[in-house]
Amino acid sequence: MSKNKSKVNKNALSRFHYSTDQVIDKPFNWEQLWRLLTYLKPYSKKLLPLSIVTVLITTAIRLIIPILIGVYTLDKAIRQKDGTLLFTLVGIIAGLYVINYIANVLRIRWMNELGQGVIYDLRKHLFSHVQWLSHRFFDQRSAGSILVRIMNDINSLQELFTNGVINLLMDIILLAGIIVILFTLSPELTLAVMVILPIMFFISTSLRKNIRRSWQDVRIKQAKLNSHLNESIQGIRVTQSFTQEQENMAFFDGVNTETFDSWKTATKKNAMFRPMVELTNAVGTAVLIWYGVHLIQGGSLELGEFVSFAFYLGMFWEPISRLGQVYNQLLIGMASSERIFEFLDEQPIVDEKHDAMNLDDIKGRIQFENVEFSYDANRKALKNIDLEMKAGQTVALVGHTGSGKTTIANLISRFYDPTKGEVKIDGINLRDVTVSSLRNQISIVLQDTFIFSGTIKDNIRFGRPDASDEEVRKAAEAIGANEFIEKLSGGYDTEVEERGNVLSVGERQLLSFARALLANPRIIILDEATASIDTETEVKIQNALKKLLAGRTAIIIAHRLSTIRESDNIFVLENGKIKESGNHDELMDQEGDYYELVKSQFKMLEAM
Ligand SMILES: Nc1ncnc2c1ncn2[C@@H]1O[C@H](COP(=O)(O)OP(=O)(O)OP(=O)(O)O)[C@@H](O)[C@H]1O
Repeated sequence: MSKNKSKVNKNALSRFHYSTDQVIDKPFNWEQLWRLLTYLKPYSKKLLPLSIVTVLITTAIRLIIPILIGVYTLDKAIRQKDGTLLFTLVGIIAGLYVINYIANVLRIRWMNELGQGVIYDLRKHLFSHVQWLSHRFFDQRSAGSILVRIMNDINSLQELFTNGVINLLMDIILLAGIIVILFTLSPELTLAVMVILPIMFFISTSLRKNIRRSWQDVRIKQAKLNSHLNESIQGIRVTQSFTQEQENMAFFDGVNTETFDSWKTATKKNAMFRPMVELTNAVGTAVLIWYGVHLIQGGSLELGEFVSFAFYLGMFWEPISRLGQVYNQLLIGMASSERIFEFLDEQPIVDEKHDAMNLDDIKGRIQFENVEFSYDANRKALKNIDLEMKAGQTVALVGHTGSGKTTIANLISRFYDPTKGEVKIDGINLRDVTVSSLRNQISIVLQDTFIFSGTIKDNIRFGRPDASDEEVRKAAEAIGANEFIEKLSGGYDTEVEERGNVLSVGERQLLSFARALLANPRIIILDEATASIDTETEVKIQNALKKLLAGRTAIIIAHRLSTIRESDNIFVLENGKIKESGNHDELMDQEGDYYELVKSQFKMLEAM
């Protein structure tokens, strides 16, 4: 460990705002536990009963063996010098140990299968649910915080389902069995050794709680470290370009030190646990020997009974300790499941009507009728929008940053529903159609093309996974992307990493056009790239664009004058309102907002 950990400037951490949503110790919630246990249902026919049966077998054997050794072997067979009984007892004990061994192997295997199965189902359920949630859900959370719930929170339930639930049954039976047997063997000795109960109680409540909290703190710090690591690696290019590596290292060191310190505290407390348990056992054993011998001498206890008693007393701590552990797991599980259920209870805000119809074979006419929209209660992103985009037209949306261009595109794809008014395609209100049939008609090409891990080929057929290799190649050829693809070492089979960092901006654009063309939508929404690219690629992209847009309704959030000029219609937006509309020449003649915008924003008037 580095020696300068303590020297790290705590202020270095101030930039890094990690919003922890991990809560230490949630009150026990039966309803939530019940909901969690419903995930055991698919296993209620086979794995669950099988696990329970093996648990019962192993528990019963563990309870029987000390009696067989003490009371029967010592007090009966040996004292009465009964060789046959001794032989039979040894055989029975050996047989029971073999059965116990087999049952234990099966118990561990089945319980693990059960636990892993539940975790698999839960993670699948959560991921598939989150996938369908609306944009608003993702607007409000970082990818990291969603990741933490799908991975960490579900992982923390793993122990509970793998061991906790079934061990609970085993420990309750074991504890009850031990207490009953101890009292049967010698009520006086049982009462005497119970002096250790208050110490046991202290260890399994206060000390455990303290230790649990320390480990929860470690987990929170680790989540913070993960989150920082994620941000650091994602933003490494920016960090390097601003030469902020030292600062970043200081952040990292700070978070790392916090994690290390919390871990040190937790292990220190943890280290107290075992010795405390051993001390309790020592006290128990001392009482047992002192009082047990006294009882034997008085003739009220047999030696064999005493030996059995000692066995059971040795076993007594185990279920208590494990019950404490299960309780811990339950509390940790409560906090995690609350966060998991919060996501599962989240409903898509774009709701489908039960009688929603499919939008098939559309022409592509888009209308906004008196549309108003707010992302949040405070501000309106769109106000009284009335517009029409004719089928097959190319429409440019222009306006200053934040004027509402992307919002219009978001409403056409129904990522959000308007707060007021209606958005229609071919005269049909989008609220009346199924979301999937609508989105099947639309392709969206964003500025920042997302390239998924996989091959170039897979990326092109992302919207139409059933497309053949030939169709993929034709789409790429039509767009003019085949030239650069064929130059890649593996051609169409080249593996591209997530986000396609190995491809240039222009190449990524061409790839996204090919992807959109292959999907063959009636409507294209395009957020034109603002990044400047070389003239040759620019020409290629403009040609590709013509191919892509031909015969479709296209809505372009336009950043290039060349695109705007070629559009059939232009809507000029300002503060969520349409200020002007018409084609380029008409709008230039008006010498209004568009004229000013072109003059100021595009600074290319002289090129016209
Ligand atoms: N997810 C969101 N949650 C809350 N407010 C948002 C969200 N997205 C956009 N806004 C706000 O809505 C307004 C319109 O944003 P919009 O993205 O439509 O603008 P834009 O014209 O596309 O801008 P740009 O050209 O910079 O992309 C802005 O004030 C923006 O801050």
